[in-house]
Formats: sequence, structure tokens, C-alpha cells
Amino acid sequence: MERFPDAENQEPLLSVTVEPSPAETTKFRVRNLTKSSDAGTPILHGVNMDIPKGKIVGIIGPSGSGKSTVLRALNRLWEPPSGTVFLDGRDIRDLDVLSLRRKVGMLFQLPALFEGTVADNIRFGPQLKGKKLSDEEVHRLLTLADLDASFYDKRGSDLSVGQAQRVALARTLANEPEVLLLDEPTSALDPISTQNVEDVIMKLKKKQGLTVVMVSHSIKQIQRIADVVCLLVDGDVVEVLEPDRLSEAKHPMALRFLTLSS
Ligand SMILES: Nc1ncnc2c1ncn2[C@@H]1O[C@H](COP(=O)(O)OP(=O)(O)OP(=O)(O)O)[C@@H](O)[C@H]1O
Repeated sequence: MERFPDAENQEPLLSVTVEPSPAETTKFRVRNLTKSSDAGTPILHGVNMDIPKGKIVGIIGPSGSGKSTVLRALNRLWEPPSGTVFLDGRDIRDLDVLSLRRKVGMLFQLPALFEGTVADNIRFGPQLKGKKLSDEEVHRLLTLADLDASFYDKRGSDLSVGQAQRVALARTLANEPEVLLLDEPTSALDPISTQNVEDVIMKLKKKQGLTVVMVSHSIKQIQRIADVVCLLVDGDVVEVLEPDRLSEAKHPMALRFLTLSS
């Protein structure tokens, strides 16, 4: 009988290092994203950014530097030029805009709840797809957003801003997003509500592998929760740093902003 060599003990003929493709580790890729106002004033000057899957990316920078504009491009609240924003390797301009917005949920500074109860709000998104969430599913989402069962029947108009923000979060999570875009989601909240929202965001990242992009004016907040920080100055990403190494920023305006903000 012919004997074959034991494959496990063979030296490899050719050693190949397999690098993961960018699509496997990068959720969003932004390349040369530009925008000008209707009057022709440049707002974004060719922004480049990689948003790693399952991480929290903080975007900070001076007022008017373009933070919200970048964030809003990621779910096409304005239309970025083709070939500039990619989700899982696909140009977002080639995706159906409604399914993009289900995958990429967004929370704003002030929550805007619809008429009706908290449960009605949470059921809204899935209902648009013809799916009726069960009571158990609504309660699971309430728990996820750190709201107890008593909120189920409450009316949106009876809630504090902090509670309403967590309902808005639960409503967004009902769409089972893969990415959460947060535009200063705690700037209208007191420190306790802020901590509650931060805790929920970190829990979602840890337990569900959610990718989060968060614009914040609070450097301390970004240092508490972000894995990586992008510093935007005058429509450009001028630094990408780990949150505990912000003092290593070299760009003069970024450094000035960080010094004055801390
Ligand atoms: N649709 C628009 N038309 C004209 N100008 C715009 C438009 N959207 C944004 N801008 C301008 O672009 C610049 C960047 O705005 P943006 O809101 O993205 O900045 P920001 O960094 O988020 O600011 P802030 O920290 O104050 O919220 C600002 O000068 C703003 O006035």
C-alpha cells in the first residue's frame, strides 16, 4: 500500500500569511469625503476614516468642524458622493436607503418620540416591515435600554428627557441595527442620565458587538467610552488617537482645542 506522508508533520511548502480583508474588520470606510455648502463654502475637505467593527469611535473637534456632517453622511441624511462611504465594503449609495437606516440607527441630541405609549414607539420600526413585536420583545428592549417594565404603558410626553432618550434608544434597537450613530446623545441630560446612557452603549458594544460612532463635546465622556478618537478640525480628520493618548496630538489646532477643553 502506498504511504502518504503525515500532513500534520509536514513542513509547509509555502507559508502564506492570510490578512483579514478590510471588509471583515472595518464596518465603515470613508474615503475622500467632501462637501460644500450651497454657497460653495467647503465644509468637509476629503475626510478619510475607518470605523472598526464592534468598537466605539468618538468624534471630537471644535464647533463647526464638521462632526455632525460626517455622521449624517453615514446613513445618508445627506447624500455623500458615490465612492466615498462604504458599509461592509459596499458603497452606501448602492444600498436601499431605508434598509441602510435600519442597519445604521441614529440618535440625536434631543429625543423626538411619536404620539402614543413607549411600547407604541418601540414597535414602530418593526411594524413598518410588517413585524409585530411581542410583549416579551418590547420588555427585552426596555431592559436593554435600562428602563423597567413600568415604562411600557407610559406616554412619551410624560417622560423626562433622559428617560425619553433611552426610549429613543430602545426604539432604534428594535430595528436590530449593526451600527449606532450618536450625535451628542447626552448633551441635554443630567450626569446620572448621562451615565445610564453611557452604560447602555457600552453594554451593547460588549454583549452585541454593536459598532458605535459618537460625536461628543465632552472629552471626558469620549475618554470614558471610546476605543479610538478622531479629531476633526476645519472639515479634516487631523488626528486619530487612543483615548488615553490625546495629549500626544500634534496638530496645533487639535492641541489647542484639547488643552482648552480639558
Ligand atoms: N446644509 C448646510 N448648508 C450650509 N452649511 C452647512 C450645512 N450643514 C452644515 N453646514 C455648515 O458646515 C459646518 C459644519 O457643521 P457641523 O454641524 O457638521 O459641525 P459640528 O462640528 O457638528 O458643529 P457643532 O459642534 O457646533 O455641532 C458649519 O459651519 C455649518 O454651518
